[in-house]
Amino acid sequence: MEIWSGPLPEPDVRTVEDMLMVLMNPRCDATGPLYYMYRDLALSDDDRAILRGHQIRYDITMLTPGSVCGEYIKTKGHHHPENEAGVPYPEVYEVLSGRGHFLLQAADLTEVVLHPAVAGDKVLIPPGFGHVTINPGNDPLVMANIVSDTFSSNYAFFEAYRGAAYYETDDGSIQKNPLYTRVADLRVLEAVDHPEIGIIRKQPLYGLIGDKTIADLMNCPERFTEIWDNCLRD
Ligand SMILES: O=P(O)(O)OC[C@H]1O[C@](O)(CO)[C@@H](O)[C@@H]1O
Repeated sequence: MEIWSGPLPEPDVRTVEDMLMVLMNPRCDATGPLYYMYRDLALSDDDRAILRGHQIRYDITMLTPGSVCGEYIKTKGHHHPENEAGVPYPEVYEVLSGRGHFLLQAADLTEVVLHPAVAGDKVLIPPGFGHVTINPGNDPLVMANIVSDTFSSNYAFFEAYRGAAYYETDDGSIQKNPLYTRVADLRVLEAVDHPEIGIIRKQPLYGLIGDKTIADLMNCPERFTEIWDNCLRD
């Protein structure tokens, strides 16, 4: 992968078959790989020690362009569990190339936000928000993320509700998921910088792996209430 000059492990691959429970059309008869997840990357042994010390992981994911049974290719979608303080772990994404639509939905469904993002943009996933990334473009979407390395993602809600509250179809329209009886309208929000915690367009996410604030943000989100209160404001 051109974007990453370090060692690359074998990716985890999600196929149409893995995604059937979260597709708009559960009887979709397409097959084949949709996206590739290169997890726990480090450019050097020193960087790996830093990542371990900070209890964070750096991943790169490549979503192929196109659609599957009428829906743009997207990630399966998941929630994160709570940390010891009882606050769900957050996450931060960066678009490395291509275009992404990051759909974030509050656990109580009172907020649903779609962040369109292009190369350099960062997207914060606040504690408790389920999230799906959609590739609405004609090119592969390559994105990176930093997240705590202390938990596994939870897919139960998205599997039970057949995906997120809204689907994006390959004519560019948004369709409400009929299994969600009460849910907020979708708000489209620009992805913005958060200079107070070092999350800015011109700073690649990888450059933050040694930053204690980012490690604290990912593992102790209870210390950053102001960030979470403000990050989804219009
Ligand atoms: O787990 P899902 O919903 O398939 O999403 C995959 C994404 O989530 C991550 O596991 C990070 O939370 C990435 O490795 C990957 O981009």
